[in-house]
Amino acid sequence: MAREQLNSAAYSWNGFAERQELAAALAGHVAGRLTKAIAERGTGLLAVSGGTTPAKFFAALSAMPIAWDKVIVTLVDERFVPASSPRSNAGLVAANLLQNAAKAARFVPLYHEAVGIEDAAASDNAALQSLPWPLDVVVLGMGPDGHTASFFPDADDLAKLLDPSSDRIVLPVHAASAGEPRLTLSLARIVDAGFIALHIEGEDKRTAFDSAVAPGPRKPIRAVLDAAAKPVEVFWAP
Ligand SMILES: O=C(O)[C@H](O)[C@@H](O)[C@H](O)[C@H](O)COP(=O)(O)O
Repeated sequence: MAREQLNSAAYSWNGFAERQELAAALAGHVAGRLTKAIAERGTGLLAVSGGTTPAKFFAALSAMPIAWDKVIVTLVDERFVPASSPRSNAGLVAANLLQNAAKAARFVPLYHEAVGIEDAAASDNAALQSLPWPLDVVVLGMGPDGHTASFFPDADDLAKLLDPSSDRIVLPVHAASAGEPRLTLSLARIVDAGFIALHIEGEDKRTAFDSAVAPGPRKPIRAVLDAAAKPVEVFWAP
């Protein structure tokens, strides 16, 4: 397995020659962390991202033989659309992750009908309090602009989204570049996770990541790297 290991204080780089190799390796790491969490505290709390990258990883993870009935899956972020929408991350997770062995997991969505995104975020924030925080595993994606979760560089109130001391779980996001309004976990909840993976694929994403960790204007993914208590595990394939 072709693998490139680069490290810095804030991240550990795991490079793979093939996307399928990455999917299998990341699924193995996540399954191992969830199993450890279940052994230690009786449950595993996992948050995953949406978008076009995770499908192969979701399929590989869904088949992992772990105690899925003790796993709670939620989302890092969600577009303000119903699960029936092709834009829905809940729909993506239902179709690709909550199948096979992982069908036994409990899924906690972020979207539900509400008057507006602020109301949805407030009721999510209350509803998700009862989850067994902190996250055991969070799997992030990243856009070419260096956004992760729904921390878009042009988001209103970006500082609030990125506040590492926030007590919020879910926050509303308005950002012109996001398409529709979003619901996102706060950075504070993400960086508390026991294992933080960043799953990116393609040369454009590698270039964007290299740019984000170089000196210069701080991009949202850099805020996560800087605030994380442990190195973020970056999984990349061309
Ligand atoms: O709702 C979303 O879109 C994600 O949570 C978002 O943060 C995603 O991870 C990046 O935008 C990368 O998306 P791609 O995988 O489509 O490049």
